Amino acid sequence: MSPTPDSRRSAIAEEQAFLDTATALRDRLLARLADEVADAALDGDRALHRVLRAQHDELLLASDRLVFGRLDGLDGVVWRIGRVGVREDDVRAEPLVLDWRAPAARPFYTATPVDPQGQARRRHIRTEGAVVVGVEDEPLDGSSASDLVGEGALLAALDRRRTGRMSTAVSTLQREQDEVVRADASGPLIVQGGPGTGKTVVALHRVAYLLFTHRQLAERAVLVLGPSPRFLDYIAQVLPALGETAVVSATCDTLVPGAEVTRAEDRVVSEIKGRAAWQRALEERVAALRPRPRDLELRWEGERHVVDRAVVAQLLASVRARPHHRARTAFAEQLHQVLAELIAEHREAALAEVEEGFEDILARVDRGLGGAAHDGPATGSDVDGRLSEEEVDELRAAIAEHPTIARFVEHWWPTLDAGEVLRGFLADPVPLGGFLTPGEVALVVAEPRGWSSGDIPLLDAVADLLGDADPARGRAESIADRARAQRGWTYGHVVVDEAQELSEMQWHMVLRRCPARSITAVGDIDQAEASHRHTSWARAVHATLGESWTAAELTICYRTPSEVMALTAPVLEKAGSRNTPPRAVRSSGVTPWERSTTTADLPGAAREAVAELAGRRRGGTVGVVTARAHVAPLKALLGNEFPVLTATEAKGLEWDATLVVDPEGITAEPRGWNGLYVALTRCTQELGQLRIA
Ligand SMILES: Nc1ncnc2c1ncn2[C@@H]1O[C@H](COP(=O)(O)OP(=O)(O)OP(=O)(O)O)[C@@H](O)[C@H]1O
Repeated sequence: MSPTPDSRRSAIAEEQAFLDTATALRDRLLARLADEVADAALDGDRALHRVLRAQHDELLLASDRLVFGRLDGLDGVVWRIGRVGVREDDVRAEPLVLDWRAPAARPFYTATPVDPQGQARRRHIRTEGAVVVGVEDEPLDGSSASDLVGEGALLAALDRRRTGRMSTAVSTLQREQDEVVRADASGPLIVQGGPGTGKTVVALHRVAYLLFTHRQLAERAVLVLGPSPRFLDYIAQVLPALGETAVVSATCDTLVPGAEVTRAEDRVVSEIKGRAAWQRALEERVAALRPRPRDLELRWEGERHVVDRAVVAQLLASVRARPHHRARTAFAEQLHQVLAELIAEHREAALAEVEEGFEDILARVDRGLGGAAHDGPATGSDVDGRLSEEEVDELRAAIAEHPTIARFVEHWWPTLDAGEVLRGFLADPVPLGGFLTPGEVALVVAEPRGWSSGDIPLLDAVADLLGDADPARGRAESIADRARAQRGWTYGHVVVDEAQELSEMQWHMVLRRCPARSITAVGDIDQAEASHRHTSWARAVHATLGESWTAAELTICYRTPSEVMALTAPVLEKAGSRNTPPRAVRSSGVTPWERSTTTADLPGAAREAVAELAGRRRGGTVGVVTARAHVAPLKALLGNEFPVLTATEAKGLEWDATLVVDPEGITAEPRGWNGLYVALTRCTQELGQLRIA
């Protein structure tokens, strides 16, 4: 039974009254926090200042959707749900507004008539700023037939014009999405979902959920890996809008501070460089760069001391498991001790000799005195030549600080540069031949200077095997800045978007950053365009994760309208997939269209088609996706107003309308059918295709 206008009006009035109360409390809390932030700054208490500032900023951001939902329990208990929790000063008091991530808020996303989870009704509250503009009630007693949560609110959100930036979906997350958002984070979770199923939405809301639920994660920060800078820009405002700042976003290309991709790379070479076999080969290479045991001859105060080869071998073995530079530091520390003991031994021996000589003299003096007893203060036999433990320790400290000894160690076990080590390896056919065919070796060796995308994971592997020679001490203000600056930083959690594109060596790079393997990877194996040939997740991660990961799936497409999704099944089949495209949740009422043109007429036809789309989507966004060869000319033609991208570059992005230019040209590219699948599924309203006859 639909609500009467009167009941709707009174529901809106009720929610408005509540929102006013919540807003007033929020404003009071904000004012108080602002004072406390200022006091903490005056007191110079940086830790407290940081905590209070974060609380203040989170509350400040929550002006939008301060309250967006309501749960009415069967027991009469009512909860309002919002972007952040809002409660009176007394922390023991029940919150006025529940944070969407709190366990008690979960039924808002997951309760169904079959499993009402103790709830009688769910209400979606639509607001514009501080004004309630609508409510939508879902009884959980079985009288509602929709399998969507808050269908009206969801469809309204999906129909909104796209701004070119992703927005949050806290108020309309769907059941299968919520399950992924709140899934256990103790091991790798791989989420498969077709285009527009909300993988990115889920991944980002999961970050916010995990940071809220496991507060200690903020101390290690969360890494979000995306496919391109453009994509990172597209999602940039979601996490700050959810109040999260302990997050570093990057692409695999930008993960190694100081290393920059300066050249493109052939697909064949990129596939070769992505293979897991490099890891072992690089380990062997770096291990071979360790010094070999030999007698070490050192000088201390003009004396020569030799540390025996067998002792050196023992010391080397004891540090074997550590990265190259850290092993050297540990070796040097032990060497200082061994040397101190050696010097002490030499001194004892020398003193013993002096003592003997002294006794000899005394004996002669005694004889000269006619045998009179010598009872002077110190005879030679009273002098103890042994150095005390403290003296040996002082000696060791002096050795450790002495530049000559440091120079000796540096000379024998030099500091290595990861780039130089890798360059040497890539130019050396002998070790490469151990795991590549002669043809592959020739291709790798012939590569020009400069780093390509495929080199970055190799560089990262070498840098990791070497370890930091001089680990950077964090001086940066925020955890995220510190994490960003340190290659070897280990994150509390890593999220990988478009994970199907990762090579095995890139997966290694991810694992290195989260040895605890708290990883969420979202992607669509059917959109994979990378040069590796994985067609299933099991194969894609076999070499790196083995069998130890959990799978989840998203099955409903929220972006692309049903009219467009209907075109994609044959494309997917041609791409070699056995999957069916996801089910579209909505229709736009616009039939996709296509036109033909000639190469000569392409500029005019493209300009005209884009203008038409822009005209129909007034105020909305239009994107052009095309084969690589057309990108530069179309960019020159269309200027900055409309993005012109290859299918690879368009991954993860969306517009109200998409013009796909030369779909056949896209399919002719490597993995082209996958590329066309990506291109066709970027629009939220209208799709046009321009074929070249
Ligand atoms: N629960 C939701 N509420 C509101 N909007 C949603 C929801 N889920 C997804 N969307 C919207 O649907 C669109 C597609 O979502 P998203 O980009 O996360 O999908 P995706 O699976 O990552 O797609 P692709 O694989 O094509 O990159 C976005 O506009 C997103 O905001």
